[in-house]
Amino acid sequence: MKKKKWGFKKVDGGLEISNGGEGNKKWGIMLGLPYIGGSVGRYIRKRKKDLLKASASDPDGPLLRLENLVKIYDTGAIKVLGLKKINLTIGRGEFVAIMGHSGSGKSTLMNILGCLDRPTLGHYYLDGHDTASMTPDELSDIRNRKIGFVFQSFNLISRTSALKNVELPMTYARVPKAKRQQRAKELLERVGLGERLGHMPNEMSGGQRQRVAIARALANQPPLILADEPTGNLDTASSIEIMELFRELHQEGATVVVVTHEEDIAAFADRIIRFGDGQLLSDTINDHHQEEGETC
Ligand SMILES: Nc1ncnc2c1ncn2[C@@H]1O[C@H](COP(=O)(O)OP(=O)(O)OP(=O)(O)O)[C@@H](O)[C@H]1O
Repeated sequence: MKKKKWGFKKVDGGLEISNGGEGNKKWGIMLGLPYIGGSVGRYIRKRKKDLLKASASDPDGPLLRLENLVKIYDTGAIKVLGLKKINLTIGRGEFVAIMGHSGSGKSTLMNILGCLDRPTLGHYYLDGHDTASMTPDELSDIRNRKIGFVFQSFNLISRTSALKNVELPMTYARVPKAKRQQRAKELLERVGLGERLGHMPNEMSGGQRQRVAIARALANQPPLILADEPTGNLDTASSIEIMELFRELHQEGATVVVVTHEEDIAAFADRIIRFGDGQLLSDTINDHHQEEGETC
């Protein structure tokens, strides 16, 4: 009969005590908890995810914090500096426009703020979580929970009603059917589309489609709304309506960050941050009252 071998093995995040591997069973202590099961890796990944979810974000801390953030694109032959040592803090409830000419680093910044990419050097803290050390799975998890995206091209699902489009993120988040239908309806009413719940994207104007996209971005109540050229495909009247909607959402407490190259669009925000050649050039408070020519 084969003799059982007992042993200790260091594993990521803890110690595994093996009884010699009868079947797939192993037991041990990991991350401070007793563990029995087959897949150590799966357990640790799940535990890390739970810890990430449970780790309290500091409600008094900033929502976004970039610390000495550098992004380098390594194209093999040459290295391109996309962002150069950016330090930036955006608080909860702010309405911020990010501006810059072509090639200034706006998309690079958006990709990092949206957890689609990680900094090469430095840190990006989203709601207190350092994204620099996250795995792609962890990035996607934090992205789904913390960010609602609004894109220039709306990105709605065609041949799917406005209601179903808004329900979709809640379906992924496993919100029960009745609850997600009710919330999608309320959100569409909130953006002024209560009469168009059953309309398909191709039965709506550009401005209405963008309203659906904004309702969808709000579906899982993310702390951050990130909008990338949200008025880029809209006429002037619809652009104004959309920016006014963002302003209302901000007044209701949402944190809204809009990337744009249009001064008129940026003027809706309370704070305007300008980029040039991968660097932060200016960061100014937008005094709406002064612009409107009001006097005390
Ligand atoms: N994948 C990449 N590989 C190499 N260099 C890149 C890559 N993406 C961006 N860059 C470079 O990084 C710098 C910043 O580009 P980025 O796309 O962030 O600018 P942008 O302000 O968004 O421009 P646009 O308004 O034209 O979209 C530019 O010099 C660009 O050439």
